[in-house]
Amino acid sequence: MREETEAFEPKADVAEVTKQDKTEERAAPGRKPKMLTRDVSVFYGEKQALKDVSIEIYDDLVTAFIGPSGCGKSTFLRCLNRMNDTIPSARVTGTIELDGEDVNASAMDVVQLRARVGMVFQKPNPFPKSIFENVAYGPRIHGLASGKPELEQIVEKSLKRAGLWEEVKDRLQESGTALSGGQQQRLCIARAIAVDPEVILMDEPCSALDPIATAKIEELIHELRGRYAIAIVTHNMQQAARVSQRTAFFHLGELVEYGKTSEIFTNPKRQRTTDYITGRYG
Ligand SMILES: Nc1ncnc2c1ncn2[C@@H]1O[C@H](COP(=O)(O)OP(=O)(O)OP(=O)(O)O)[C@@H](O)[C@H]1O
Repeated sequence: MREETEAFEPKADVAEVTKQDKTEERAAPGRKPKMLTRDVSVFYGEKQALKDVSIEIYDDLVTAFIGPSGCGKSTFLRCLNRMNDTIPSARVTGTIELDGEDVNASAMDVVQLRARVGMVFQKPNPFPKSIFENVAYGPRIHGLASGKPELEQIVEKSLKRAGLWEEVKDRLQESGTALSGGQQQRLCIARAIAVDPEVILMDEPCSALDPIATAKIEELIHELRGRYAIAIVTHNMQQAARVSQRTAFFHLGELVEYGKTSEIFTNPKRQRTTDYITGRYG
């Protein structure tokens, strides 16, 4: 049954979300999702952390996952490229598809999957290697470059796309860990881009960054949209409103509501969504 919603004052900027409506028209109705999940549940040992989540993620669109702490956003994000495989107690059920392929099939090459569905974490985690090596590592192990000149081109292109090239082009041999937090996060985005992904997953990519570095990452997300399907977990509703065209609201392991960001923030259909976006909890 549809829940009634009360009048509310959304915390996010309505002008921002209605602006998003115009950019969202590129997603033609009826086309195939890049990724889809059906009835995905996740258990950590006996404890169920996610319940029957069904969702679609499209090319050209940024999908934001929002909800209070512990509701399962990161758990769900990690299902999309099988990062939960690395947690021994985690068990995933249901269907997850990438371009119609079963992500959890035993024939799926997980290393290949994680190149196609790249991930950027909350805390920037560059390798303790040079800036160049951080970006070159993936293309090298995936055999994407036939020689050094091609590898150099990939590194340059990836750093340019990540908006970092101008800041680092003269010091590519310096350590990636010597960069500022915001630069390190853009380096991690360049590293994901370098292996030519189709989907980029971002788990609270700005939560360790200051407002200026955050604004740069948000700008970058705008620029990357159109090349990659992007899914982002964020605690910040203003950020979800600014960067996404689709929003999924999770609560207590359930996907409560999923739809256009503009509708979720201005006309939510479920009371629980209303309560969250008006700041009544979370
Ligand atoms: N490795 C793990 N082992 C056991 N339980 C876990 C593990 N990771 C997450 N959980 C539990 O699963 C539930 C969902 O956690 P998850 O981190 O996905 O939520 P979240 O919405 O991303 O939270 P936050 O916003 O605080 O990061 C929580 O109850 C959490 O304690």
